[in-house]
Amino acid sequence: MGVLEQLAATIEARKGADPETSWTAKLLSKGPEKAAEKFGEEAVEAIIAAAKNDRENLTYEAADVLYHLLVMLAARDVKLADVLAELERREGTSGIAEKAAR
Ligand SMILES: N=c1c2ncn([C@@H]3O[C@H](COP(=O)(O)OP(=O)(O)OP(=O)(O)O)[C@@H](O)[C@H]3O)c2ncn1[C@@H]1O[C@H](COP(=O)(O)O)[C@@H](O)[C@H]1O
Repeated sequence: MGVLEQLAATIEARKGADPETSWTAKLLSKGPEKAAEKFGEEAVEAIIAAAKNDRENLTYEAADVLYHLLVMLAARDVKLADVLAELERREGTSGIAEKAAR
């Protein structure tokens, strides 16, 4: 199991855990809208690091983005496996070709 799959499984297991001891449970208890808002905040922080060419911070913020993306997906019961399957389906199709075919 890859690190993303492992993290997604941990996040899934935190559903219904004690918000006092689990950050994930605390975030999930606030609802899907809050999880989405938090993902947006972390994405903006990553954007700022990228724009500043702060590679060290971008690495850190990208990890925050991935964690909060997984929490947002879990909050809406979207499986990481389905997201990965969608990426797999797109494999080998250039974005240029895909856009031209629309
Ligand atoms: N990968 C992460 C992870 N990345 C970031 N975070 C937390 O996400 C929070 C990010 O919040 P912010 O940076 O916005 O800090 P904040 O204090 O909330 O700031 P404000 O919103 O108040 O401005 C921090 O508390 C981080 O610790 C994470 N918390 C948990 N995980 C993973 O999730 C697992 C389960 O964690 P728990 O649910 O806490 O057991 C852990 O073992 C980790 O593998």
